[in-house]
Amino acid sequence: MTVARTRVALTIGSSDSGGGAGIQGDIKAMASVGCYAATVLVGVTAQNTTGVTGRFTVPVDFVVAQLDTVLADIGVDAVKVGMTWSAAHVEVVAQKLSTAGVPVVVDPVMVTAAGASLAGDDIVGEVRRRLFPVATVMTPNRAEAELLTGIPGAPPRELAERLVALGARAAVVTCGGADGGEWFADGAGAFAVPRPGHRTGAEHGAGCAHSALVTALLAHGLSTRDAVVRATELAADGVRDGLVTVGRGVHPVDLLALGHRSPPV
Ligand SMILES: Nc1ncnc2c1ncn2[C@@H]1O[C@H](COP(=O)(O)OP(=O)(O)OP(=O)(O)O)[C@@H](O)[C@H]1O
Ligand SMILES: Cc1ncc(COP(=O)(O)O)c(N)n1
Repeated sequence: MTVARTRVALTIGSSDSGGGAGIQGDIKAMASVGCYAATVLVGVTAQNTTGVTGRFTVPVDFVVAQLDTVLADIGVDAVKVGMTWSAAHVEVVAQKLSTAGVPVVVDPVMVTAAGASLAGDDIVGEVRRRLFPVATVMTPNRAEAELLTGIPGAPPRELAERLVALGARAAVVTCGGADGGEWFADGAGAFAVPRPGHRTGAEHGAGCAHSALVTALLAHGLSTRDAVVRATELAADGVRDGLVTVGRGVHPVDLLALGHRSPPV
């Protein structure tokens, strides 16, 4: 009997103690589409659905140790880069990924769904210089795309096209909220990414889920365009099914149908 090869997605980012976003959200999103998730922690946040109260950064050497150790044994089919906090961390992660030979999804997390800042001041230039060239696709939200392009107030289509002009192979600018309005661009053109809008108040982790799903679908062999379109639909489903009894702020998305399962007893 032949055993099908398990696809492995690696997420490089930070822990969300609230469990809905960051590394914890990524693991659930990747698992929801049948991917094994390996994790490299760059930082730890003290966070819940109402905001971030503290953070701890993992020393750069230990980020490298985690990355080398995973790659030496497990290997990966695609990589996501999430919240990386400092320029020094961005530099070392980008350098390692430049030789990884697998798709790289960069979700340059700087602003949470609850509005908290998750980036050091020095990070924007470093993301532009180091991560754009290794990115198969960038997945910023609108605020992050404005920061990265330096064009505040520009429409999502222009932001996505500008990110590609700045060196990313492809970019999707997400817009959150019920109205949507996300745009994708790559070297071949641009299109609006369709999705339904939901007003459940369960968007915590939506951006993380979206980029983690893109990563997992690339690990399964989908094209970048197909992975983005499908991930957008699935992340929207996660908001629709969100866990509205969890937390008093922006509730977490749910990709595992936890809120719809019958109790085991
Ligand atoms: N109200 C909503 N209704 C339906 N889908 C949504 C909603 N909010 C978010 N989504 C889904 O989540 C995805 C990411 O949304 P959003 O722009 O809110 O991410 P973010 O958390 O701001 O991103 P980042 O991780 O880059 O900071 C969207 O592309 C969409 O698929
Ligand atoms: C550690 C960590 N990483 C990323 C996010 C972004 O969350 P969202 O997906 O809601 O934008 C977060 N809140 N915390």
